[in-house]
Amino acid sequence: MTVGSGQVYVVTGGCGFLGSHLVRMLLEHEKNISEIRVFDLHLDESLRTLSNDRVKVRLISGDISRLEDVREALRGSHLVIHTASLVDVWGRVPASKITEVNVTGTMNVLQACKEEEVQYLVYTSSMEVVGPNIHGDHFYRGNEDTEYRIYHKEPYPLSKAKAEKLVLEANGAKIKGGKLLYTCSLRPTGIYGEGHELMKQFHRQGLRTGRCVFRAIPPAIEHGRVYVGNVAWMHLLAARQLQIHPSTLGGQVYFCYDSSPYKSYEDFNMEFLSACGFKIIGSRPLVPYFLLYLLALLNALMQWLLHGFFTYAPILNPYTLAVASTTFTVQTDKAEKHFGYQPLYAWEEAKKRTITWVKSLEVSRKDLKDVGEKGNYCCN
Ligand SMILES: NC(=O)C1=CN([C@@H]2O[C@H](COP(=O)(O)OP(=O)(O)OC[C@H]3O[C@@H](n4cnc5c(N)ncnc54)[C@H](O)[C@@H]3O)[C@@H](O)[C@H]2O)C=CC1
Ligand SMILES: CC(C)CCC[C@@H](C)[C@H]1CC[C@H]2[C@@H]3[C@H](O)CC4=CC(=O)CC[C@]4(C)[C@H]3CC[C@]12C
Repeated sequence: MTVGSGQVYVVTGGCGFLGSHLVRMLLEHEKNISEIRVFDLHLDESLRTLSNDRVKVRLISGDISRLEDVREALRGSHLVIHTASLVDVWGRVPASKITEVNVTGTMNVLQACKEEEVQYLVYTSSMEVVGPNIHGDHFYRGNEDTEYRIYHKEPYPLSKAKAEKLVLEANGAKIKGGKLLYTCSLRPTGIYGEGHELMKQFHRQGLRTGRCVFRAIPPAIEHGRVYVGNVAWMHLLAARQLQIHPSTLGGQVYFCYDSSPYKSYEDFNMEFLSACGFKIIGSRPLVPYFLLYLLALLNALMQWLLHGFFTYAPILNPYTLAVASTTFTVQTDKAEKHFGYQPLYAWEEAKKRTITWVKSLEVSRKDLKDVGEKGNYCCN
C-alpha cells in the first residue's frame, strides 16, 4: 500500500461512538492526511480495514492515563483530536477512575504534545462543563458568552471542566523545539446518531414495555442534541483551521450545534423510535415530579447499599433527572464565524440515517430471537 507524505493525525478514543465517526469523516473529507492513528483502550479491529491507498489507519492500543503510551502514540504526529473519555453519569465507574482518565489523561496529552513537538490539539469537551447546574437554572438557546451559574459536583462534568481548563490554559505554551502549542475546545450537547449506546438502551426498554414510552419529562423542557456526523465534521474543520488561523481558534471554546430541533429529551428520541412503531404515552408526565425524584433518590440509595456486591446503576438517578428536567439548548454562530462551520448533514438527513440505524437494531434482535416479544417487529 502506498501512503503519501501528508499529515499524521492522532484520534484518542477513536474507537468510541464519536471517535469512530470522526475517523471515517477524516478519511472521506480530509485530503491532507496520510495517517490516522486511532488510540484507544479497546480497539475496534474493523477500523483497520478502512485504510486506503492514500491514508493508513493505524490502531494503537494504549491507556490515556499512562504518559508513556500517549507519548509513543503522538511521536511524529502533527495534530491530536482528544476525544477519549469515560462518559459516566450513572456511578458505574468510581470517581477516581473518571478523574484519572478524563483529567490525568488530558494532562498526559498536553505533556506529550509538548515533549513530542505536536503543535495542535482539538479537545472534545461537553455542554456539561457549563450545565445544567443542580439549581435547575435553564440555559435557553445560549451561546459561548451567555452568563450562567456554573456549579459542578458530579465526577463527570467536574472532570470535563477541569480538563477543558487545562487545555485552554495550555494554548500558547512553548513546546520542545521552541514552537507554540495551539489548542481549542468543542462542546457538544447531547450527541445522537448511528451507534449511540443510550438510544440502544431506550429502544430495548421500549420493546419491554410493548413499544410504549411513558412520558416522564414535561415536553416544554428543551434539551440540546446534535448529530454525531456534524460533531465529527466540526472537529475536522476546527483541526484544519486551527493550523491555518491559530490566533483566531487558539484558546477558544465552541458549542457544537446543528439544525436538529429543540425538543425535550424524550420527544427528540421519539423522532426515531416512532418510525419503529413506538408511541409516547401522555401529553404531560404520567408521574408527578416529586415521585420521580423519590424514585431517583431510591435508586441512589440502592446503589449505595449494594455497593461492594454489584454495580446497580439505572438510567434514572437524581443527577440524570436534573439534567433531563432542565432546559439546556444552544444557539450560536461562533464556529461559523471563526472557522466557517456549517452542518454537513441537514436535520432530515441526520434523522434518516439515525432511523435506518435504529431499524437495523430491530433486524438484529429479530435474528437473535432474544426478545420475549410477540413478533411485532414491523417498522413503518
Ligand atoms: N455522548 C455524548 O452525548 C457526549 C459526549 N461528549 C464527549 O465526546 C467524547 C466521546 O464520547 P462518546 O463517543 O460518547 O464516548 P465513548 O465512550 O463511545 O468513547 C470514548 C472512547 O474513549 C476510550 N477510552 C476510555 N478510557 C480510555 C483510556 N483510559 N485510554 C484510552 N482510551 C480510553 C473508550 O474506549 C472509548 O472508545 C468524550 O470526550 C465525551 O466526553 C460530549 C458531549 C456529549
Ligand atoms: C426519563 C428519564 C428521566 C430520562 C433520562 C435521560 C438521561 C439519561 C439523559 C438526559 C440528558 C442526557 C445527558 C446530556 O445529553 C448531556 C451529556 C453530555 C455528555 O457529555 C455526556 C452524556 C450526557 C451527560 C447525557 C447523559 C444522559 C442524559 C443525562
